[in-house]
Amino acid sequence: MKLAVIGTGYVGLVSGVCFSELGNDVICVDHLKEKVALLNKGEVPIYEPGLKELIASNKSEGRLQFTTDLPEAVRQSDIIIIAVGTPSLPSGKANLSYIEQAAREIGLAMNGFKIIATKSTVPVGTNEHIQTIIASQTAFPFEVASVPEFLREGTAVQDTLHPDRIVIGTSGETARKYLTELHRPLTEHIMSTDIRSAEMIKYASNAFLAAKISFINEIANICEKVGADVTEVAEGMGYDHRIGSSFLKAGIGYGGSCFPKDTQALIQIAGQMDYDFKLLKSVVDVNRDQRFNVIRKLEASLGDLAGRTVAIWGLAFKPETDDVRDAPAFEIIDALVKRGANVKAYDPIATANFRQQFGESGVVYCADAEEAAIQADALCILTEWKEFRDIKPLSIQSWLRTPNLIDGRNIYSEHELANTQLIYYSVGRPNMNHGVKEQKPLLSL
Ligand SMILES: NC(=O)c1ccc[n+]([C@@H]2O[C@H](COP(=O)([O-])OP(=O)(O)OC[C@H]3O[C@@H](n4cnc5c(N)ncnc54)[C@H](O)[C@@H]3O)[C@@H](O)[C@H]2O)c1
Ligand SMILES: O=c1ccn([C@@H]2O[C@H](COP(=O)(O)OP(=O)(O)O[C@H]3O[C@H](CO)[C@@H](O)[C@H](O)[C@H]3O)[C@@H](O)[C@H]2O)c(=O)[nH]1
Repeated sequence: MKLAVIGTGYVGLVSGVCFSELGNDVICVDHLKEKVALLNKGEVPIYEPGLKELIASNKSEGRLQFTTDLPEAVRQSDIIIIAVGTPSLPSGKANLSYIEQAAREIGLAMNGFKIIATKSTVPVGTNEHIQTIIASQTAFPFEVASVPEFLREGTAVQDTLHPDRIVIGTSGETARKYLTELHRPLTEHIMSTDIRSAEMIKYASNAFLAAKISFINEIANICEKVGADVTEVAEGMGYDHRIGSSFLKAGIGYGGSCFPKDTQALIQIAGQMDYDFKLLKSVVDVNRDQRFNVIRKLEASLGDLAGRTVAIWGLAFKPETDDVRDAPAFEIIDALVKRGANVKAYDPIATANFRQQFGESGVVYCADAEEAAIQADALCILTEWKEFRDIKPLSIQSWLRTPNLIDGRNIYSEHELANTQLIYYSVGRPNMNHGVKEQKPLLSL
């Protein structure tokens, strides 16, 4: 099939490349000239495992092109996939200006029947809005569909080639037939539904996963008070198939370009219909507060943070990505700087992106994990990169000036800490003090 993909971000680029891998002719379009120039040179503007190799092989097979010329890409294609950003407005509502602009440009470029499928995450009703915009620009026939994307950053290629399901929401029979055929090689779980339900499936899925994370984080906070271990609790819960074991990792709260924005957008969507989504509002509140537990633990350990040196390992919102959108590191480092601490930060991949947004004020960016930790009064682990897991706690102890370790991602086990002198705080697990697990006094019942 001949496809145009509008937007070469995490979703558009990965989807476009994977569709070309399946044998389709794909033209990826972006309005950012520098991005397209980079891609045409064989470079990849984002870090995503496996992507660079797939781009190179599909380009050399002649199935994959990059351009800024949206009209020409539309004219040459039968299916147009919209994958532009839908970031949050200050109100929390989704900013649909990129979607609307893309729809207008598609409408103007039409030269025959087209299928227009939206992979961007958009509020319920948006695809009908897209239909109206395109119809206002062209007399050529077309059908629209909502095909929400469920890939995760860091495993985007793998997720796209092996999705749990594909959801196709449309009222157009031709769109349903061709989009089913396009996705058929990826999975047998192709769900066909109406447009509004497809749009809602995406928000409901992200909101549910966010709720699981906030739930386990609250359980972790209670575990800390009663002397239980949240990793044991999550394992015990996860064996129940009705609950499942995924998304029960307690930590410093969710970040990234999706959960924070999509939970806010769903609250707004509900609110516009006079529905107060109380549960989701609490999920968001719990998440916002969870990251400050790192600061509370630092203060419990060091007292006043003014003049103290705090090392930070991990700036990306999760491992295996250079994306720092809504990363908990922003608020944590900002709170440290405001308290007068000197911050030394390191991330294996995301430092440049973080530095560009946060700036230099109060933060020294380090070239490796050791440089950040050396002579610091405490180390905080904010992202569970494998590189950090591979570092022995005894090395950390030898680098720090005072042996305070705040592990925001529970990467070390009690066993690994047993022979150290570290004062170790994690999330929802007993603190360790010089290799000894802190015991809670008998609970009064
Ligand atoms: N990032 C993810 O993991 C993920 C996963 C699933 C769904 N989504 C959703 O997919 C959408 C895209 O997300 P992303 O992370 O890929 O965004 P992104 O910001 O990384 O990329 C969007 C790209 O679209 C380009 N663009 C915007 N308007 C354009 C236009 N009119 N013509 C051509 N190019 C245009 C931008 O220049 C940018 O390169 C969002 O709605 C997001 O919520 C994202
Ligand atoms: O048990 C867990 C799982 C995740 N997280 C955090 O949750 C955030 C999001 O993680 P993840 O879902 O792995 O990454 P994303 O790339 O943001 O992917 C989510 O958002 C995408 C955009 O909508 C969806 O397509 C995906 O299905 C959905 O998982 C990160 O900060 C993680 O640290 C936890 O704290 N505990």
